[in-house]
Amino acid sequence: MASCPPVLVMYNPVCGDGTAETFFNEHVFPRLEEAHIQVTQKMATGAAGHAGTIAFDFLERYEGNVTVILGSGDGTLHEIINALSLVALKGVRKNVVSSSVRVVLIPCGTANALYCSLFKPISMNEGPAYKLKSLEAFIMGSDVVPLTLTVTTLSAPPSSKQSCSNVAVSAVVTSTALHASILHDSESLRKELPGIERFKVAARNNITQWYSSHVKLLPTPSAQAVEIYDPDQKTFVIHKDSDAHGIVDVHGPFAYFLSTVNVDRLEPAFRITPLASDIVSSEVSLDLVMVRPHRDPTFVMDTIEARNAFAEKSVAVLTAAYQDGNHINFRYTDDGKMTNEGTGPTVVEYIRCKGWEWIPDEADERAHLVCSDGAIFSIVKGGKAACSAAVPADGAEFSVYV
Ligand SMILES: Nc1ncnc2c1ncn2[C@@H]1O[C@H](COP(=O)(O)OP(=O)(O)OP(=O)(O)O)[C@@H](O)[C@H]1O
Repeated sequence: MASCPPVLVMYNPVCGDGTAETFFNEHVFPRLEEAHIQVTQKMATGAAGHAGTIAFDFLERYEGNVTVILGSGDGTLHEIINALSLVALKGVRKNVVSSSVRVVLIPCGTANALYCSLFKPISMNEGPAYKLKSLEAFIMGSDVVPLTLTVTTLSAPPSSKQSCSNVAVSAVVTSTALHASILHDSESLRKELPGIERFKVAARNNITQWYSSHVKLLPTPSAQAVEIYDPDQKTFVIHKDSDAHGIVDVHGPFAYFLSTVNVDRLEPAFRITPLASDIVSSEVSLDLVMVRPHRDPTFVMDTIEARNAFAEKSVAVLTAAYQDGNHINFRYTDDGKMTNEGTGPTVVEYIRCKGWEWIPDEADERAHLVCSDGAIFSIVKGGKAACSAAVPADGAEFSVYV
């Protein structure tokens, strides 16, 4: 008789509003028992970073495709993916090139971006059945969807003595500018505001900030192009500033700079990259949303007044993202107002490409922050961050039951 594939159950007891354990005891374990699913190991994470160690140890002990039933938000999944992607496994997997990890997601975190994108919520107050959709898919033997990952390398300047670079793998979001600042600041608000409200408070505190950087957008291999969304044609077109290699140079300052893979939203209703699900990409790519205040026809000079005035436009962009992703249709009128009509410059530049390089201005400290699925990194002075979308060719492969 064939042995059962290994199943690891893991939940983060402190994620979201801290109810993962209760949810597992009341809903997940009873359902697994009812379905006669044998659990190989169950663990609660004990600290930040523990999820990666648990998954790593489990893979080194059990052969074959592994299923991880994970009760968490996006951050804990990020830890697992990073722990398995960036280190060579030993034990039973010593000479194994590729290990497949199939994840059953139980959304217990604050934002649950990946889950909400895979299982679109109908109302804001979905009941327990909504949270059990991936588990039901696993029990029914449904399909899995492979995850596209982005690999971001944070490197020091070539002249630096620091030779080692930092690498972060993201399954949801890689960002700089306002979003990275929000995630950086919101962590300290977690105790006080356990829900998504803390992101809004952190957003208000950072909304007037601009970020100085030079960006290179990198073309997808098959189209050999960086694409930009054209709201007139309602499709992606080749970026007009592409050079002979398909690379596009973009200069700041930036108010917003955020890329996603696998998701069209970062919270149940915050559809920041709506085209990820409306116009599905046929190749490995990421969706990138940028807001550059200089595109505003009324922009004259970078002053405190100009930044305060532009903050209202940034708020309008973020608010429209909550209105089914309508921010991507905004254009400027000649007098700098925002409208859904006309032929003025788009407020948001919505890009589809293979990756990007972010080279922050040395003098702009906040422009050095990078967010990878909620984890915050800092680029060293004179360095840069290079982010590229990939489906892992070797090493771990991740997929989710849907
Ligand atoms: N026992 C623990 N004690 C303290 N921190 C923990 C523990 N277990 C995991 N963590 C940390 O909790 C953090 C938050 O988890 P996670 O990101 O999954 O939830 P969230 O932030 O509430 O949701 P989301 O990422 O969807 O917004 C993770 O970064 C992880 O390092």
